[in-house]
Amino acid sequence: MSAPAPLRFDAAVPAVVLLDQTRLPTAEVERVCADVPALVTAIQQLAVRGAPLLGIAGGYGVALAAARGDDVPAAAQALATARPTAVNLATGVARVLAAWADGGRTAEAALVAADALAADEAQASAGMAEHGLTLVPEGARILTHCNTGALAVGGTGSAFAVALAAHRAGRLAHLWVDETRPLLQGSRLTAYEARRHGIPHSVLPDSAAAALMASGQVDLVITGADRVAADGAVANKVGTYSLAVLAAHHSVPFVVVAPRTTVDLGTADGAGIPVEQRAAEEVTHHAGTAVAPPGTAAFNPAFDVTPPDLVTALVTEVGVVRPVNRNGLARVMET
Ligand SMILES: CSC[C@@H](O)[C@@H](O)C(=O)COP(=O)(O)O
Repeated sequence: MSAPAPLRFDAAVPAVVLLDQTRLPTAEVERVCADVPALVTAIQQLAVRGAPLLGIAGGYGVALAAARGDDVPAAAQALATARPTAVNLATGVARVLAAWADGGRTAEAALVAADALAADEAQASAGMAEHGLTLVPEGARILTHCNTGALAVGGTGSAFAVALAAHRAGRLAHLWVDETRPLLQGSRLTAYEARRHGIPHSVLPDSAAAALMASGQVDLVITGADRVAADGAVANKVGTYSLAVLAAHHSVPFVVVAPRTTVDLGTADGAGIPVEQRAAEEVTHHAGTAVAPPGTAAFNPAFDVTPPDLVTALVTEVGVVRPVNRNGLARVMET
């Protein structure tokens, strides 16, 4: 059983209606965003998140502004800059804004474009699952990080879609789910999705991945991406780089799964990717309770950047890039 839809546009209100991911897994609660400021806040609080889904949310945000008769370019600007790292947010907003401008500045033109973007991401998810499955050995024990399922991507996800395809093909022995400190997208969201799909899985503290790999219980690491630079450097949820280093040390393939909408040829390399820094409270507090002395400073980047030489392969909806380098990336973007 798949999870409830992560997002829908309700034209009657009008509103973007989210499945509030901050409440999962304990409650499935809808959050109604009836204007763009409410949607921007929801994005910043991670009620809706994950690179491709942020693009879709941003696109529907533009459609919402158009339906309300708001200042659409100003709304688009607020949406595009709500979070900096996932390139899909800005490009999804830009795509729908352009369609609105070219389509006579009508609410309908914006909504049609937002629907098309959502449909394209769902189709890309199916392509990633198909191509990614070719890299999964029989009886695979897969380790993943953060959340890359329908809640983050649309369709059945990116990296998670590959694990799900492997499960459906009878090829997945076990899915290891990093809890993903500090906001626990792995244990709260990936475990929730794995459970609903009947995938055998266990959560582990991020810091246990080294011991797990050393014990020979990981055949493949697969993660998603928030932005892939032109040289193949991958920005993804913080902790991904550690996994890539560990995978190299233990000779385990490290595979990134992302749609082409996450590839940003306009960013030359990993150093050019803006990494979101988030509030210290996400680290110094847990569920509202202090877990560090008052006033303790924190280092809390939401993402890290994995250099391309640590990425065994990049799976996109049109094929697998291997080795991951500028030429391979350029080729897949021309396909
Ligand atoms: C499918 S996006 C890639 C994910 O692995 C991950 O980095 C992600 O979900 C984004 O983080 P988040 O901060 O939850 O928006």
